[in-house]
Amino acid sequence: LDNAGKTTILYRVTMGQAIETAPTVGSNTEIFEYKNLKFALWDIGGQSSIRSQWAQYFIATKAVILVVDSTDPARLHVSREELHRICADETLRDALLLVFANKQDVPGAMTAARVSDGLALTELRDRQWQIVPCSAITGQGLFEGFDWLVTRLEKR
Ligand SMILES: Nc1nc2c(ncn2[C@@H]2O[C@H](COP(=O)(O)OP(=O)(O)OP(=O)(O)O)[C@@H](O)[C@H]2O)c(=O)[nH]1
Ligand SMILES: [Mg+2]
Repeated sequence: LDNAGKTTILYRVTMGQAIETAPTVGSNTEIFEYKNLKFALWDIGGQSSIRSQWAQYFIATKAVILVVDSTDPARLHVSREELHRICADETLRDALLLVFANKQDVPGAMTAARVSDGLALTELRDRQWQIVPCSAITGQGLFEGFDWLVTRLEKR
């Protein structure tokens, strides 16, 4: 969803620093070379009015990274609905799912277990998924998430 921290994560991993962002309308793309893999990262705006455009990006997608604002329990059910909706799309049938439970630097942020529950991740059928707590501001957890993707992608 909007305000989750996708763009902040994109530039944190590709530039190594937290930058100031504005809400994304459309997308940002960066190439990210990590552990002998070259990721083409597409960061897509999460505002409700532009969510219908997400499907344009599904073709040839190897992995979906869902970023969740762990300080926003009120909208966790919306994230769940959007996640299960995109997972039902045939184009994404073989895509890996990495969930970042972002903003862990904020006191009182939901734990990854709580986010996992709220997203009903265990209800996803035939999907390889992982959830990783992280902070785009401190950088905590981000490479752990990409490590999981690398391990899974190398097996394919
Ligand atoms: N405290 C904290 N703030 C964060 C973190 N990640 C992002 N933010 C802040 O959250 C706000 C939204 O971040 P963005 O990266 O623009 O969010 P987005 O998911 O790209 O949002 P859309 O482009 O609208 O879909 C910004 O003010 C960020 O600085 C984090 O890990 N911790
Ligand atoms: Mg953005």
